Amino acid sequence: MVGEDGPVTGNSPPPPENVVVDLRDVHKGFGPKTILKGVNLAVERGTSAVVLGGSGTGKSVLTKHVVGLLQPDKGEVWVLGERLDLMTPEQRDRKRTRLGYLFQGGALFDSMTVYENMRFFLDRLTTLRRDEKDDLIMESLEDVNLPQTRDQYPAELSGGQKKRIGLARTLILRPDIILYDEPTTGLDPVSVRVVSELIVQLRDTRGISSIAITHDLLAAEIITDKAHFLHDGVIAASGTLDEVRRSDHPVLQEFFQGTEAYGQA
Ligand SMILES: Nc1ncnc2c1ncn2[C@@H]1O[C@H](COP(=O)(O)OP(=O)(O)OP(=O)(O)O)[C@@H](O)[C@H]1O
Repeated sequence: MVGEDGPVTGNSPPPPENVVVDLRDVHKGFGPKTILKGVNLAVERGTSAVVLGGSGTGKSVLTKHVVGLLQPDKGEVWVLGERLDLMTPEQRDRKRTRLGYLFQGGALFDSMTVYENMRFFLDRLTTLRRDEKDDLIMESLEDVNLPQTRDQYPAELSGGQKKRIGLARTLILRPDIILYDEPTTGLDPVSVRVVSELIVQLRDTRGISSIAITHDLLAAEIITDKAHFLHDGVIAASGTLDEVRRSDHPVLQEFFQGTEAYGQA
């Protein structure tokens, strides 16, 4: 059921008010390959969820459902009280303005300064006045503690700074939820810590809820309120990072033993 003006809820009962993302029995396949086989995952407002799992298990496929980049074959995708999977493309686009997605790599245009990169993004998505855009850009750069980089080019920034600028660009429209796909990949441990602590700071000061995919154990330890381990198309374990780590599921044991040996989650 798609309402013209009212919330898009279909016939199922909505999740409680404090649950901002609720995936219910989500299935997804590509051709003969089934990737998600009934994923259930809920995220509470103002918390950081982390999705763990082996390579190619479907972590990115899962998060792309939350931002409406993929549609489930079966199941329900509740985001901020509405069914994303039942929305028209226009309704979904409107909803997306409340969601931020920090892609792996968080690509910035090399030929543009930090300011121009952010302006480009705002020009495409909003019809704000120039001074309003400038204010938003400066506020977001301050949020990631990098206002001084405004006129620099990406080549002049460190890997960690580039990630933080990517994050500033995601923050600019004041999203309620941010999805992070490998936010610390390729960074040295000091930068991993800085970026991870920034994610926590945004949760605490702005109340931003998030879902992060990470292979990085240090990042997971800093970010995670609730961890979800994806295996064979379903969430095989959920809980605090320690609870998931202590699970006696053999695949989880293998996963964490491997990561402890290599310092990666
Ligand atoms: N649009 C698509 N069309 C066809 N197959 C896809 C598509 N998107 C993802 N897949 C397949 O789905 C599977 C899961 O991919 P996904 O990127 O979600 O894994 P992942 O768990 O995020 O892996 P990694 O940790 O290595 O990034 C892969 O086999 C991938 O090839």
